[in-house]
Amino acid sequence: MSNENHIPDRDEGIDGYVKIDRYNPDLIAGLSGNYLEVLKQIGENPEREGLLKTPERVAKALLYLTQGYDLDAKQILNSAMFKEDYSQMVIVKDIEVYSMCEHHMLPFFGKAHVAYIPNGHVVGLSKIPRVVDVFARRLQVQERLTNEIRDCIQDTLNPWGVGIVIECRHLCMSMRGVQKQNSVTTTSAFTGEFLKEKTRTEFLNLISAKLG
Ligand SMILES: Nc1nc2c(ncn2[C@@H]2O[C@H](COP(=O)(O)OP(=O)(O)OP(=O)(O)O)[C@@H](O)[C@H]2O)c(=O)[nH]1
Ligand SMILES: [Zn+2]
Repeated sequence: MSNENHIPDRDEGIDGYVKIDRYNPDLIAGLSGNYLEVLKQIGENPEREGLLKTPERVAKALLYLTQGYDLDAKQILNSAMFKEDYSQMVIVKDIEVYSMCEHHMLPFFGKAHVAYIPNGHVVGLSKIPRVVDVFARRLQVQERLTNEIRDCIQDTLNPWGVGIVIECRHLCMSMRGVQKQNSVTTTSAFTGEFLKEKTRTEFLNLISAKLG
């Protein structure tokens, strides 16, 4: 297949889960046409060599970055839930987050820390970062992203509680606008046992601890 006509296949998305329809040629052609106009309107010459394929590249990139709309986070969790008699806190920390703010469509990125206390079932560990990606790969605000991850895990796994902390830098606050280069936004969301100070403190201590 020539590179020019290459349409990303499912393995180029959140691996194994992206519906191929997201990259259908009509959609890519429509978006590319719009980006061609954008190039003209910002004062560029879309015919110069370096920009010839840019509208299509941007179209594919945007579809990639918003692939979460096509994915079902609850289905992902349900696909790997196992009965297990373990009722201590499970934490997956330092999960990379890449999302886009819904106000400026500029990236915000950082880390998510996700914990739950199992109530008869555990979930395959990899499914937790996948759930983070499903909600991050959409236009978002950090607060809603945090709550959506919490609610999905609580509703699907029915654990004794869920704790989420997300720390991100927003490019709309650094490369434009208020232009603050070092500010980091922290959001959190809790259910059940994590609403109790003792559990929440244990979680916060464990995510601040360094390995080794
Ligand atoms: N609460 C919240 N606000 C966000 C997030 N991402 C971006 N924003 C803010 O959304 C707000 C939009 O404000 P507006 O005044 O409508 O937009 P603006 O004129 O571009 O604002 P400035 O960024 O201050 O220049 C800004 O304050 C952004 O910092 C987010 O994840 N959560
Ligand atoms: Zn923004």
